[in-house]
Amino acid sequence: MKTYRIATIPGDGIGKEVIPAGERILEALATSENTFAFECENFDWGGDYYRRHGVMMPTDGLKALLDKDAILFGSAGDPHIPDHVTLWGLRLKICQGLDQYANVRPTRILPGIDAPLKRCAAHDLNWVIVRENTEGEYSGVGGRMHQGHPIEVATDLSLMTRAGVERIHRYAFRLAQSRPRKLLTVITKSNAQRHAMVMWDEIAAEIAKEFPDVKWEKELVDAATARMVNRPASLDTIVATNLHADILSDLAAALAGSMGIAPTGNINPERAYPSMFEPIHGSAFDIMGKGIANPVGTFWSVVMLLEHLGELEAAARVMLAIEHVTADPALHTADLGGNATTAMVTEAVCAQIASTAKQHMTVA
Ligand SMILES: NC(=O)c1ccc[n+]([C@@H]2O[C@H](COP(=O)([O-])OP(=O)(O)OC[C@H]3O[C@@H](n4cnc5c(N)ncnc54)[C@H](O)[C@@H]3O)[C@@H](O)[C@H]2O)c1
Ligand SMILES: O=C(O)[C@H](O)[C@@H](O)C(=O)O
Ligand SMILES: [K+]
Ligand SMILES: [Mn+2]
Repeated sequence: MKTYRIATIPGDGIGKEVIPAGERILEALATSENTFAFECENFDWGGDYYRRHGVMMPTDGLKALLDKDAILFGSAGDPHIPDHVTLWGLRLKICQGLDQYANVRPTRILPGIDAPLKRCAAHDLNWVIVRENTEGEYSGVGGRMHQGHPIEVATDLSLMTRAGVERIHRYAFRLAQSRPRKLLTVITKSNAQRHAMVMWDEIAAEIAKEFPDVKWEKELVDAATARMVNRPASLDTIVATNLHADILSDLAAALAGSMGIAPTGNINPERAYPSMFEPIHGSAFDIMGKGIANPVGTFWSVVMLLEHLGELEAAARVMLAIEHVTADPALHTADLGGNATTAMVTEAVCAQIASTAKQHMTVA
């Protein structure tokens, strides 16, 4: 029997609530499948670790992740520690350190979800946003000087490499090609940013030649926000820089019903390093500790993790279990207008996984 080695890193805030819920899904699945098992190792990195050790994770902590088959991550962000310290000290250290350059963010309106756009039917919104995940606005290049003086100055440089842009465009074109509509929208801001974003556009046009069956177009990021709201069905696969895609994917999640539902994979496509799966949301300071966080974003991330491991049938079964549960308004958490708790949703999805396993065995 195959045993997958999974690192779990709950991190901070509601990460500590949704990641144990995600582990419950893995356990329920392994129990019902009997063809594979998971060996989870938990890492207590994050704000509490920072208070004890002065760093979010050990300096050489990446080494402990190298032999894992995948990583399940919660959130970096603590109300008492500056956001740039928590994000850079944990999530970005892992994504950049393990060269997880393709951040893949699917969005759909799941059954039973009352999404906010009145003219948008569920089938009109089915997107995958590909976010460049290692450079651009998140290069960390810049600095501050004359701090506290009237002449204080600060810079954040957005740095793009040809290699980095080529690989993310190639990944996005390949993903678009694998989807039925074979349609890619390249998000840009090359009207205002006249160096790196112009190179971004030029490289998209070059890579497009490798994919003659993919229809592609450019869209300025500001116009893209309006198009997501007004003409959602005109979009399919979208590729954008680190910051543009970060912002567009929160909008996408909200348009599909909630920040609590959206999943992501931080992928190293060459598999030289393990990939990391997480809900796109953060620590949610306003609801942490209350047991009401929506765990669906984490569960959908577990589906992406299973797909990455090649367990496609198990992935599809977990997704069906999630959709069975979202279809029931009595199992909606507060972000969806309901009263359900994280635990109720988790137990319902686990029960559904167990019951489909029985059907599965009866049919076989
Ligand atoms: N990947 C990450 O680690 C990550 C992602 C985003 C934000 N952050 C960090 O998290 C902290 C808080 O950031 P923020 O407030 O901008 O974003 P957030 O995603 O934590 O919260 C935004 C809003 O969405 C709601 N929400 C988010 N997830 C939810 C869920 N699962 N169920 C129900 N409601 C949910 C929150 O209650 C809040 O009202 C900051 O420190 C930020 O840097 C980390
Ligand atoms: O990149 C960011 O801003 C954070 O990682 C977070 O907002 C995310 O989307 O993962
Ligand atoms: K997260
Ligand atoms: Mn974000």
